[in-house]
Amino acid sequence: MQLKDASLFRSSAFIDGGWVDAKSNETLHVVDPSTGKSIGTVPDMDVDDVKDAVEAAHRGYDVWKTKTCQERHDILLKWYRLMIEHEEDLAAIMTLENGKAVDEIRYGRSFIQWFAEEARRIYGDVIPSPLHNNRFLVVRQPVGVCSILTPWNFPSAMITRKAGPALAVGCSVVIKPAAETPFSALALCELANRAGIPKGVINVVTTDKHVKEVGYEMCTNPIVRKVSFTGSTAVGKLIMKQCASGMKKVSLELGGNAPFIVFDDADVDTAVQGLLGAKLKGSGQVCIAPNRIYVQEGIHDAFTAQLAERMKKLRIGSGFDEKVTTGPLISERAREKVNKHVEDAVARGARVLLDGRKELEKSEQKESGGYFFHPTLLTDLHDEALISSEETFGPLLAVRKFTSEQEVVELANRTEYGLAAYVYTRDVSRVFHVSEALESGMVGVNSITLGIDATPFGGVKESGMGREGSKYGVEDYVNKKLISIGLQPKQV
Ligand SMILES: NC(=O)c1ccc[n+]([C@@H]2O[C@H](COP(=O)([O-])OP(=O)(O)OC[C@H]3O[C@@H](n4cnc5c(N)ncnc54)[C@H](O)[C@@H]3O)[C@@H](O)[C@H]2O)c1
Ligand SMILES: O=CCCC(=O)O
Repeated sequence: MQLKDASLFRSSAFIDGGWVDAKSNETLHVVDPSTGKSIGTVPDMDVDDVKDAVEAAHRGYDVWKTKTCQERHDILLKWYRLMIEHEEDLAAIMTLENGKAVDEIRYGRSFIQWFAEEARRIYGDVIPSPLHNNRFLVVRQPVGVCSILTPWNFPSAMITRKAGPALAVGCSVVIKPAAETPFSALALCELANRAGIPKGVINVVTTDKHVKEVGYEMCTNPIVRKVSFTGSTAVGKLIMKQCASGMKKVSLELGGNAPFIVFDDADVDTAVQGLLGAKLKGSGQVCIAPNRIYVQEGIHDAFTAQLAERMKKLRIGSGFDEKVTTGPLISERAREKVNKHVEDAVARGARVLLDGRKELEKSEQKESGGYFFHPTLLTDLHDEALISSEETFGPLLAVRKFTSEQEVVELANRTEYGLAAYVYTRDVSRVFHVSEALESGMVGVNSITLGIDATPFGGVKESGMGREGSKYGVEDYVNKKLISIGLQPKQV
């Protein structure tokens, strides 16, 4: 890979404004998922390194919180502009470590632009006083040092969607990216540094072997006041438990098991297109990817036939190839999980309309060493199949026929998750009845556009808590402080 600006590819962690190695000198290898080969190393840090990062963030906070909102706005906007200027390099780094292409770079930086603007709108309140001799003000202040733990499926956007609001309101951050995708985080740091974000305000620690201890420190260090995590529900529950001892503020954006519901009156073309768009983004490794596809009996056969035809035209390969629609999965473990879901569904009676495993055998990806899984289409999904209860995180589409609105709402809600849901129908009353009845934080109606800078992203039930993006996105990074002012009685 040839970058225009080679200094964006950093192999050290970033603490207190400087590039550092692990105190132990340990490193971890990062792998290109489309070849399975190492692309470089970063420090494999431990608790001692994290303590340094948290202390640096504490010092950085003291500087950053005293900047005016205009100063924070200007610096964040400069960071955003640098992300535009270096789009190609940032995309190349991400494709190398994650397999996907430029879209996420644009998505990621949109949050920095959005929260740069929000920085100037952290309003308080003046409460109409019910008392003669008191006045009441509410001001919103930064919570302090924030720990940010992000996954590999969005190496850039999960950082900017958390660090954006944190920095906008005056917090400082310690970021721990996933061990699979640290280079994107480090490249963002290099640009943050160039934008003039003061030292200590953004810190990145990289780790793999010590993730449990590092995660524990990031949740329990007394200096840290807030923890934001995106990843699996299992780890999210652990984070919440660890944060409880220090009463930290917590935001959790966890797993999903999104239902995709297509009623008989839907526009089949639009629904098929929406399904493929939502399901194949990031090769299916997205928390809002449809996992259970419910199609009403009247259009079931036409829908699945059209879906199969469209899926045959998909192109699988490296994200560096512009014609590719579906890149590799992140790891062999991820591929095994998708395979397990196929085998389990088939054992429970699912019919295979398109067999990705056979396609892989015939393809050039077979010998690539990469973690490719060719899109697979199943019908007759059983309600007890693993796909019905666990998120697959891969390009596996499994359809189940349904009869009535009541039946499908009950099926859709039969999960502990509640992140996203999709409904395709042209009946206005049904739009409201169904979207109000679905137990999820977000519902797409004839649309798959859920997460953009302006909209609140987040779940209910075991999909987490808090909202990212939008005007609500700063709420988790501020405390509301009451200032009660006593007045002397009026002189007459
Ligand atoms: N909601 C999402 O966007 C999302 C992201 C990644 C994975 N997942 C789900 O999780 C499944 C497993 O993937 P995974 O193993 O990469 O998920 P994971 O939850 O283990 O990893 C996500 C992040 O959490 C970190 N992490 C892991 N253990 C930790 C700990 N004890 N303390 C602090 N941080 C810790 C990882 O380093 C990574 O950065 C996927 O198949 C998918 O279903 C969801
Ligand atoms: O997978 C988690 C985030 C998904 C998104 O922002 O669209």
